[in-house]
Parts: sequence; C-alpha cells; structure tokens
Amino acid sequence: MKSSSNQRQMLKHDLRAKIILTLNQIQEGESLSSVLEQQLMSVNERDRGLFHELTLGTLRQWYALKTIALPLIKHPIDNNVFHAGLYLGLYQLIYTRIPAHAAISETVQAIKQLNLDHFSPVINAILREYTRNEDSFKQTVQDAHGLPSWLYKRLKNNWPEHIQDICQNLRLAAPITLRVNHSAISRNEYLAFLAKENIDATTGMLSDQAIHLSTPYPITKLPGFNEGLFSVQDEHAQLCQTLQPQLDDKLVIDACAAPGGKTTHILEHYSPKKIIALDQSEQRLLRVQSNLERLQLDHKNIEIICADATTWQSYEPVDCIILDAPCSATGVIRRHPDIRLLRKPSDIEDVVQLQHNILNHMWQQLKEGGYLVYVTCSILKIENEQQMQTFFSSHDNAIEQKIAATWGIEQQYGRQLLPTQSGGDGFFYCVIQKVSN
Ligand SMILES: C[S@@+](CC[C@H](N)C(=O)[O-])C[C@H]1O[C@@H](n2cnc3c(N)ncnc32)[C@H](O)[C@@H]1O
Repeated sequence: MKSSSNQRQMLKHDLRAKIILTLNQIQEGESLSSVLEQQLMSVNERDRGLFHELTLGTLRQWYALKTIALPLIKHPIDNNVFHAGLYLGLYQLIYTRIPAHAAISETVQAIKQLNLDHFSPVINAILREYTRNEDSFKQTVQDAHGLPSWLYKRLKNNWPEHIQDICQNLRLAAPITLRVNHSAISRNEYLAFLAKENIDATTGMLSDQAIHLSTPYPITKLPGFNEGLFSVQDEHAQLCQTLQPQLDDKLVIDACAAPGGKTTHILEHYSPKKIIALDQSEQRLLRVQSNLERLQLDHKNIEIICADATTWQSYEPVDCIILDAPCSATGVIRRHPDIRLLRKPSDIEDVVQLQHNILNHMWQQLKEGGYLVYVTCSILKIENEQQMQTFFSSHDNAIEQKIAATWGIEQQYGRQLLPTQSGGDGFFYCVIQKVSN
C-alpha cells in the first residue's frame, strides 16, 4: 500500500485496525521508525499511548506469541493481516489489563473492518480457546525464546551460558535513560529538578551521567529539554566516553556519527582541535546538527560531513577515531522490536563485510600513536570479537588497549555487554592503538 492511499485508509479505521495495518507494514519489510510517526498522527491523541504500547508490545512478543498461535490454527492461513490480527488479540489477552471480552470483540471487529470478514470466526475461535486454557498457554509463551530460530541458534551458540537471560531480557521494554549534559549541569542538580516535578528516577551504576526514569515520560516535557540539560542515551552506550583518551586539542573523527550521541558526548567533556562527524546518511546528519544546537555545543570546532566511511580521506592523520559501526542492532532489539521481524541471516554477512571495510579504511586515517574505539550495539560475536580477531591478525601495527573495567564480559579482544533487565542494552567495545610496524 502506498503511503498517501495508506494514510486515507488509516483515517477510516478504528485503533486496532490501524495497529494491524502497521504490523502488516512491518511484516512486509518496512521499519517501525519509518511508519510509526505517520500512523500515530492518524490516531486520536488520547489513544496514542495505547497504540504505541500495543504495537511495540505485539512486536516484542511476536515469536513467543507464534509458539501458541501456530498450533491453534487448524489449517495454514497465508495472510499477513490475519496473523497480525491474531497476534494483536493474543498480546492483549496475555500482557494487558484489557478485559478479555473487549480484547476479543475489538480485534474481531478490526478484522471485519479490514474486509477480512471470512477470517473473523477463526480469530474469534482461537482467542476464545486461549481463554479456556489460559494458564498453560501463558506458561508456553513465558518459556518461549521469542526470537526467529536462526537468531536464537546463533546467540545460543555464542552465549550458551547466558542464552536464557538474553532471550528474556530482549523481550522486556527498555528503560528510558538520560545522559545528563555534563557541560551544563551536574547529575545531582538535574535529579533535584526531576524530584521537584515529582518524576521518579534512579541513578545509573556504570555511567556517572546516567539517570533511569522509573516510568516512561514524554521526553520533550522533561525539565530542561529545550535548554539541552540532557540527551536520551542508553547507559551502556554512555560508556564509550570512558574509553576515549584525552581529546582536548586533538583531531577526532566520529566515523559513523548520526544522530550524534557519541559526538555530543565528546563535546560535553573535551574541546578537540576539531571533531569531524561523518555519516553517509544526510537525513540522519540533520539530527546531529539539531542535537548540537539543543545541547548548546554548536560553537565548538565541529565539521559535519556526509560521506562514505569506506572511502572518505582525512586531510591529515587523525588522533582518535570513534567507529560506532553499522551493525545487526541485535543488542537493542528491546528498543527496536521490529528488528525481530526484519533482520535476515544474509543481513549479518553483509554488515560484517561493511564493518570490515570501514574499519580497514578508517585505520589508514589514524596517526601512529592514535586510538580507534570500535563499538557496536550487536551481541553477535561475528561482528565483535571475531571481527577484531580478523583485524588484529592482518594488522601488525595494531595493539589492543585492554579495557580495565568491571562491567561486561572480557573477550579475546574487547568487552561485551549483554542487555540487562532494567539497565543497558547489548554493546561491544574494543580500544585499538596504532603503533609502528
Ligand atoms: C550505530 S549508528 C551510529 C550511532 C551514533 N554513533 C550515535 O551514537 O548516535 C551507525 C551509523 O552508521 C552510518 N553508516 C552506515 N554505513 C556507513 C558508511 N559506509 N559510511 C558512513 N556512515 C555509515 C549509518 O547511517 C548510521 O547513522
């Protein structure tokens, strides 16, 4: 469905029909971030919270719901809208306080509204069957790993001792974590602002700038948003700053910079001679600029360049490169639950090759004695420890600076953080120094 006709269709539909159409778009390969805003705009303001919760929640539990849905479907039905409706119905029954009769009748009604009347008796029957054996179905859903099987196998192979925690944690909603703007205000001062507004929050244990909100809150309505007193950034992502050398008066490249989480963090701590925020996405680079402006870091020596990091050449050797590489994003599935449906095994091989190309090219821009910090938000070893093994085996002029930290899991090269229940996402870090051959 093309976007303008899709928009007209959406306006006519009730909330659950709109959610089913959104889930259908994801099944057809569109990313949640590309469709969510437009779909939310078609929903009454008072229903937006529910739209958000039901859409993201259903995606988060998609494969777990599938484990109970498939055996309940007597004859295979090859229709994405049907499956989206069924999973939405089950999600409401299992994970929300919506009374069962309302969840069932609204979902069946939505299927009819989408001109799939012939499926409504099947959905009605399956949802009612669920309610008759609720306890056993709930147990099955709880025990499910909740991932596409190819990804589950790879993660189990990589992390046999952690696989259960990984699967369960990836099914939770991620906390909203703020990074207090160190150059503008202290964490304690900002916590006092939150307390004054009765916004419950706790401090992060690993990053001294992190604050976790106890319940979701509209970000732009938090105190000091327009004044740039904080950014939204996962706590494990904030650790990047602790791994950088001293960057005052240095030439720094943030090689995959958009939307600027790492660039702005550097500028909150240092005054580099120059920092180049490089990214190949013009659209995403606009957000680097707006984040710099909001955080009032714009006056610092910064250049924003739209270019491909596999070919871009620096005009002089660089002191430090932050390479927050494009990756499978398997460490942040909690925040982007559509990844469960969208990611394919072949994407992993492609992104590993891209990381390899960017890393090898950016390495040539680094001066002797300089540092490269390699980062991903992946929990697959092929993008992390194994990518580093390949790199070190082919670069005699690279030595690892071991990360002396208590967080994460030490790897042959680098440290891996896995997603934690109420803390950070999955991240990998490795610090590499360039030495003479
Ligand atoms: C993980 S995100 C970076 C997040 C960012 N460092 C932050 O902290 O906000 C990866 C980025 O790599 C960019 N990218 C992907 N391929 C690239 C390439 N060949 N050259 C430059 N940037 C690329 C993407 O556009 C994306 O913005």
